[in-house]
Amino acid sequence: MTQMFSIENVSVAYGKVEAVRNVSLSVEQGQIVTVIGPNGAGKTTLLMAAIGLLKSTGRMVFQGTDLARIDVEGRVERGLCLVPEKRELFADMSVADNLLLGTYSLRDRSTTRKSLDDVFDRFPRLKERSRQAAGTLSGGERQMLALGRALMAKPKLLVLDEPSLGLAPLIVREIFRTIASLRSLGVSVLLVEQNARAALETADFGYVLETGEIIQSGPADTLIHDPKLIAAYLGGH
Ligand SMILES: Nc1ncnc2c1ncn2[C@@H]1O[C@H](COP(=O)(O)OP(=O)(O)OP(=O)(O)O)[C@@H](O)[C@H]1O
Repeated sequence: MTQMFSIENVSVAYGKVEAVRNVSLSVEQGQIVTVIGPNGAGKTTLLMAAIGLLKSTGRMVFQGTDLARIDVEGRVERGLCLVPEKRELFADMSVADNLLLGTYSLRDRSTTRKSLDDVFDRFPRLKERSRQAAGTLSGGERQMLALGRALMAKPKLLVLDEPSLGLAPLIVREIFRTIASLRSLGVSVLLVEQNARAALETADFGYVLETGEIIQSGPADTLIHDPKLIAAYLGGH
């Protein structure tokens, strides 16, 4: 397998408080990797460091390139993209215009129309609502729009922060099915989730983060049957 992204002994501190300590993980090409853990474990902090929004120590390598001197924009240009939070969409702009904004970082926009059609094929519901203002979409539709917008930039690794947050169970399933379908595009995914069950059902590999440290890792279908994790995170059944 080809390694897409690796985090090696990464620590992140807010002042004197170390929110992430010596974390190592890796994502192979086309793989969905999840980091699960309770509130305050450091999941968001780790993602922010990965995309370059927070300073960290340790090493991060993306497709063979050391990211130490590469800022957020440089990472996006190389294909390391964060899926924006649902609330970061432009509420007054149409669905189509929000999608088109996803290509702003691309140097070559000749394929924009094709990208828009691809996203509409993947999300027929967005196509039906292409002229509708993003602010009037349901929570699930907004999450799809956020995913669609990220796909417009032709990412190689998509980073997702709690895509299930605030969504009803049926919609959560739909969002995760969509995330799973990204494998067919060859896109790798780093997914941070509190909904451990949904995340492990979708992912290939998982890491458990507690108080800033990885305490366990393994294939997702092994973790999902681990009695300790079932008791702690998987609702006991
Ligand atoms: N800007 C900040 N300044 C100081 N401490 C912070 C800051 N942001 C986060 N923290 C602390 O760092 C720790 C990790 O926070 P983080 O948001 O990464 O956790 P999380 O696992 O994403 O939690 P949640 O699932 O609740 O979002 C927490 O103790 C939090 O209070």
